[in-house]
Amino acid sequence: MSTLSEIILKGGAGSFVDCKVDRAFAHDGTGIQALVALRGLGDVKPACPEKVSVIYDHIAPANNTTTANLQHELREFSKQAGFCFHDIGDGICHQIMSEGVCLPGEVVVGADSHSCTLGAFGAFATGVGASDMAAIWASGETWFKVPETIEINLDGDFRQFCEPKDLALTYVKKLGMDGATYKALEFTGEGAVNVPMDGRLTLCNMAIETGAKTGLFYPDAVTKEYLAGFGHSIKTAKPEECSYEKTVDIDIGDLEPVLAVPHRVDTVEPVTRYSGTPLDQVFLGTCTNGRYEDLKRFADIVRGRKVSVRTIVVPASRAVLMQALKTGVLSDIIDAGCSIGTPGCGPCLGAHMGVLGEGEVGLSTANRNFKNRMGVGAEYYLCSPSTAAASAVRGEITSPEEFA
Ligand SMILES: CC(C)[C@H](C(=O)O)[C@@H](O)C(=O)O
Ligand code: SF4
Repeated sequence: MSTLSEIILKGGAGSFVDCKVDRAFAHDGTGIQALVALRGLGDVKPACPEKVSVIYDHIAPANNTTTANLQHELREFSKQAGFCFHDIGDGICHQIMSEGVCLPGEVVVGADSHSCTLGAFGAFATGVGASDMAAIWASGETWFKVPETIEINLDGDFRQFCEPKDLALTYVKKLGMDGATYKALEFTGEGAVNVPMDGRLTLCNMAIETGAKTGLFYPDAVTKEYLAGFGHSIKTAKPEECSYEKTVDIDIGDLEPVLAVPHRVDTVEPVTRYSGTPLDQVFLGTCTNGRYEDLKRFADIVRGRKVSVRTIVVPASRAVLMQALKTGVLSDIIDAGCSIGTPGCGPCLGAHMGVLGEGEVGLSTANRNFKNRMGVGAEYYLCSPSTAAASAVRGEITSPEEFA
C-alpha cells in the first residue's frame, strides 16, 4: 500500500513525477523574484492564472519606498495576469490558502518554505523557489522526487495548557532540525483525531523545521467539518498498511508546555526550566500560531489582567481578526494592554513591526528562532499561545499551568 504522498503524486518513493499543480501562491517577497524570473523566460503568459494567488503579507504595509515600488509593480502585474490577488491586511499566505482554498488530494506549491502547512488538509503541499514558481506560472506544471515518509504516530489527548505547539516543538526535538530532510511526515494514529484543524496546521507548518518536504494529515471527519464551513464537501481517507521509513510514537497526553531555546528550533526544554527569565517583548501571531484558536487561548489567560511587558498580537488573517472582534477575544487582548498589528507576518522575519534591540530577549509563537532573525544581537524563545500569554502577564517566562 502507498503513503499519502505516493497516492497524491502517483509514484513510488524515490521516483520522479511530473504533475499538474492545483494551487500555486507567492507573496510580496518571493512574488517579485518570480516575476523577474518569468520575464527572463521571454514573452510568456501565465498558463493557469486562476490557480495562482499572490498574497501581500511579509512586509505589509510596505516599510519604505523601495518595497512600495516593488509591491506596486507586482500588484499591477498580478491584476493584469488575472491572478487571485490579496493586498495588505488580508493575511498570511498559508492562512489564506487554509481558509477554504486548498483541498485534500491537491498538489499545492507556495514560494515560501512554510507552504507545507497546507498538508493539514491531506494535500501534497510544499515550498518552491521563486524561479521554480516562475516556471509553474508559465506552464502550470512541475516535477517532484516522491519523498520517503516518516510516520508520526499520535496517541492520547491534550491536557489543559498543553497545546498543538507543544506537540510540534516536541516532534521537532525528537527528529532534530535535519532529521527528516526531504521526507514527508505523516501524522497518524488514534490521537490524530484529537488534533483540531488549527493544530494540524501548526503541526504541518513546522515540518520544514525538521528539513521535511511536507507534513500531512489524512482527510478525516475533522477535515470534513472544517471544510464544510467553507461550502466544500470532501471524501475522507484512512491510512492503510504501508511501509514508512520509520515511525515516531508520541502520546499527546504526556506533553508538557515547552519552548525552543535560542537559537535552534530543536533545542526544546520544559518551560519550567526557564521560569523567571525576564522578557523585553512577547509576540503572538504568524503562520504557526496566529489563528483564532490561538488568540482565544491567549485571551483566556490575559482576560481581566494586564501584560507587564510590551506585547504584539498579529492575527494571521482578516477572517481571524473579524472572528476575534465578533467574539470579544480582540477586546480582551486590547484591554490587557497588547498592541495589535495588521494581519500578516508582522515581526516574524525581523523586517518591521517589532524588531528586537541588541541584547533584548523575546518570546514568540513563531516557528524559527535563528540567530539575528528577529533583531541583530537579540534572543528569541518559541512557545505556545498560552505560554506566551502567561509570560506576557508576568513579564518573564512563565508556564501557563501557573494560571490553572
Ligand atoms: C521570506 C520567505 C522566503 C521566508 C520563507 O520562505 O520561509 C519567510 O517566510 C520565513 O519564514 O523565513
Ligand atoms: S509568518 Fe513568519 S514563518 Fe510564516 S510565512 Fe510569514 S515570515 Fe514566514
